[in-house]
Amino acid sequence: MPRARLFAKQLKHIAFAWLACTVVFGILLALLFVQHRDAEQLHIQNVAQKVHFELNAQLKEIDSFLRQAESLDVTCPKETLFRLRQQVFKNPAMSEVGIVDHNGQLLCNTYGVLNPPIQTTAPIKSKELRYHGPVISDYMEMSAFVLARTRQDGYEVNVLLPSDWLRHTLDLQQYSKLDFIALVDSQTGVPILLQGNYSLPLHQPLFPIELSLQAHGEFDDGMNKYLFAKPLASLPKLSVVASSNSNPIFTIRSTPFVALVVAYLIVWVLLSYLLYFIEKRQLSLKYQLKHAISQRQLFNVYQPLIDAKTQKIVGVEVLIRWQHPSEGELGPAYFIPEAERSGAIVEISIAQVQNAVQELAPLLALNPQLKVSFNVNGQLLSCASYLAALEQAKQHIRSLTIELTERDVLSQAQVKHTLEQLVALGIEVAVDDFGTGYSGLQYLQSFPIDLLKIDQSFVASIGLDNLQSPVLNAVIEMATKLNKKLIAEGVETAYQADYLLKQGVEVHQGWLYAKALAIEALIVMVQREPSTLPSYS
Ligand SMILES: Nc1nc2c(ncn2[C@@H]2O[C@@H]3COP(=O)(O)O[C@H]4[C@@H](O)[C@H](n5cnc6c(=O)[nH]c(N)nc65)O[C@@H]4COP(=O)(O)O[C@H]3[C@H]2O)c(=O)[nH]1
Repeated sequence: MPRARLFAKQLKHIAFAWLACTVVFGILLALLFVQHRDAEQLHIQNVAQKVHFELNAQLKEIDSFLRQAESLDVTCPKETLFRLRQQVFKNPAMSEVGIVDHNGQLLCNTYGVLNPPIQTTAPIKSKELRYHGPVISDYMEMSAFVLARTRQDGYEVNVLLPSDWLRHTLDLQQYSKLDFIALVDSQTGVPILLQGNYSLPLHQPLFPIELSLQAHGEFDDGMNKYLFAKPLASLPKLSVVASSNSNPIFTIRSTPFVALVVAYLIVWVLLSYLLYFIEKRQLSLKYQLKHAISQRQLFNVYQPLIDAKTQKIVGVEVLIRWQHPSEGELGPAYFIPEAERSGAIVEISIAQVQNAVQELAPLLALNPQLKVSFNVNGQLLSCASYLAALEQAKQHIRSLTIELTERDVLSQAQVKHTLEQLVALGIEVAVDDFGTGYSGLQYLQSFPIDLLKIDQSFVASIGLDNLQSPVLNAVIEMATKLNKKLIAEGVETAYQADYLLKQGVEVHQGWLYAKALAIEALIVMVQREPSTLPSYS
């Protein structure tokens, strides 16, 4: 092959390998990206869930106290004050507990009875747990929020929760890598508790938050971010919101990315080399085959077809072998596919037919009825020079058969016409490996087919209880009905031969009788027959 063509082929392999690798690694990269993005988002959700869980636990405990506060004496005797103080000691999240009457007068708190009471807002009617804030506690001068419940009698018991204390208890500092984590009003989004820089997504209505939600896009600080929000189970008016910058979420870390790029390059190089290697091997097989033809290294072997009743040789199938200079004798499976691909099959097959005519001449002289069968494929049937070689051979071989597979018979429209021409010349058409083609059987009637060669797999099934065993009998029955001749291939045991004979299949081919023989061995066998044939009865 010229250098320029070889180079072009190599470039084609490199380009193909590049394309294949790009597709495969593109998919891998996309999967890696999705997996990384999901993991990062899950991390943010987990942080929010953790804070949600801890806050919820705190609020539940406080709420349980507020529910018990139904029994507190609202005239604020010593016992009531004691219970209020006891609660503050027990739960350090509360810095103050107070009792407010119907008019909004704060009557007493953990510091004592207020005289005169302080005017605050009148309790609302709802009996639900509620919050308000953020407020600045007068006593402690710090930000706080208030949890409250209105009792059955209309009095309110409330608890002051300083924001800083909660922030430390929840250890919000540990989430400083996030953009922010906050406890916000579910209706308005006003933060009650905040760690980080609070910003909200643009063009995405987030509030009111009623269920868990996620959002990503541009935020009001101009950055791209991801956000997760979840209302508190015990107080849905408050929600935990966590947000992080999109960059770490949507950017794959460099280590797996670099590993992927390195793997991509390695696979690209290996694949290019593999393609080059396969091409080279094929080229070399093609070249070797050409050389073999010119050096006449290809030769015929002949496998006898036996009449099982008389034990006489009634014909031969011509098979091909390659006497390879270094590999020894090679079977057709090694080189016929390549010969078909490269077109060398035509030259090989013409030489085969001519050799057979020459080699079989002495046997044909003894027995002019000797059947001689050649393997032919669709490609050969459309080749005038091969058909001419067959026609030529027919003048020497009276009983000439060509074997086609079902696939070959059906693959080309003009096959039928060619077969009819061959039949007109007196050539017999056989279907090889019959029963394995998975095609309908209508062609048996529309094509000029005389003979069916039962595939070895059906013969091998004789005496075995497998799926193919019933098919054999059906094939035999059908051939009889359609008036087709039958040959059984791959007969290896006396039991199989006996069975086939009983079913009316008289012509056998198989190792029980003989393997494919070189012409010299075939002549010896014919001279000795039938006495030397193994007896199987
Ligand atoms: N296990 C077993 N095998 C048996 C027995 N009896 C015969 N055989 C093998 O079965 C194959 C029969 O040939 P095929 O079905 O036409 O199948 C042939 C045919 O399709 C193809 N082939 C062989 N020679 C040629 C040729 O000259 N031209 C073309 N186009 N194809 C050929 O290669 C295939 C294989 O040929 P081979 O290797 O020679 O293998 C031959 C033969 O050696 C047996 O009792 N047991």
